[in-house]
Amino acid sequence: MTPDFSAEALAAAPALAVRGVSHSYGDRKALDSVSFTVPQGSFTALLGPNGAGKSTLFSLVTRLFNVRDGEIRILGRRLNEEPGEALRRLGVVFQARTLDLDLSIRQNLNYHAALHGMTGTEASRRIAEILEGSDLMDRLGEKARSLSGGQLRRIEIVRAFMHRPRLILLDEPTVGLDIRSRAEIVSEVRRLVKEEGVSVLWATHLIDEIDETDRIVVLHHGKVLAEGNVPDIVAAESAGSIRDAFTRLTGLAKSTVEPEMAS
Ligand SMILES: Nc1ncnc2c1ncn2[C@@H]1O[C@H](COP(=O)(O)OP(=O)(O)OP(=O)(O)O)[C@@H](O)[C@H]1O
Repeated sequence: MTPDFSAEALAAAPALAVRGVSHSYGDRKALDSVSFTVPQGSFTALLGPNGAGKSTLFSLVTRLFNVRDGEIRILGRRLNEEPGEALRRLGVVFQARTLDLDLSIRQNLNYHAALHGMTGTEASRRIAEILEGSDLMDRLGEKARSLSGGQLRRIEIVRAFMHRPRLILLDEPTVGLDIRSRAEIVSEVRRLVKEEGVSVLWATHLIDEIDETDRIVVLHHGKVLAEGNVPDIVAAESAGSIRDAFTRLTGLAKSTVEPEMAS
């Protein structure tokens, strides 16, 4: 069938469509014919233990790696054929910290905005819009180095939202943070999803970051074991909770998806 690239079809396309994607490191298969979708306006959690293949998948969606097997589309745009159009609509928070610690917070944000063609005035307006009412609004002139780990992460999230992308990927954004910072970050991203109608793919190995209203994709050993709304997956596994459903699907102990006890 000829693909439909009309304006209507593109407007109705999922935020992210991954179809039959595989990836190997030498002989090690990290992703094995992975398919799933992130519907527009959804908060979709990519739930998988360490080594499941989450970061590999993010490297493919962001084009750090070439997609050799299968197809990825962002808002209907094929990543391999129209990389510019696809990536323009994408914002990313990688697992590793990527702010320049010797620049001020504002400089970090303005630099990213300029790369996306925004003027200084547009950038300032957008920062104020995202950080309205936040304690970080008063700290924009400070060097990034003066912020705590949780605050740095929040600024990276602001940066990912700056150019109004339609899809945002976050790769285990709360790793290493204390419980309070983790909760702040999850709720901040959920608020932005609601207010801006943006779609989010949130990679995590922590079950307590999943909400009843989320869609989830369970990834284990490079394969998608389940995809859907939380209540549907719980029911399909005849489980009492999403924790139980995850244990049944993966055969792993519950402790693999519990947060480490940071203060
Ligand atoms: N550069 C690499 N070379 C060889 N093997 C790799 C490389 N990167 C990842 N792998 C392997 O690919 C598999 C998937 O790893 P990946 O980092 O994508 O998983 P993950 O779900 O993101 O886990 P984590 O949360 O630990 O990063 C693992 O078996 C991992 O050891």
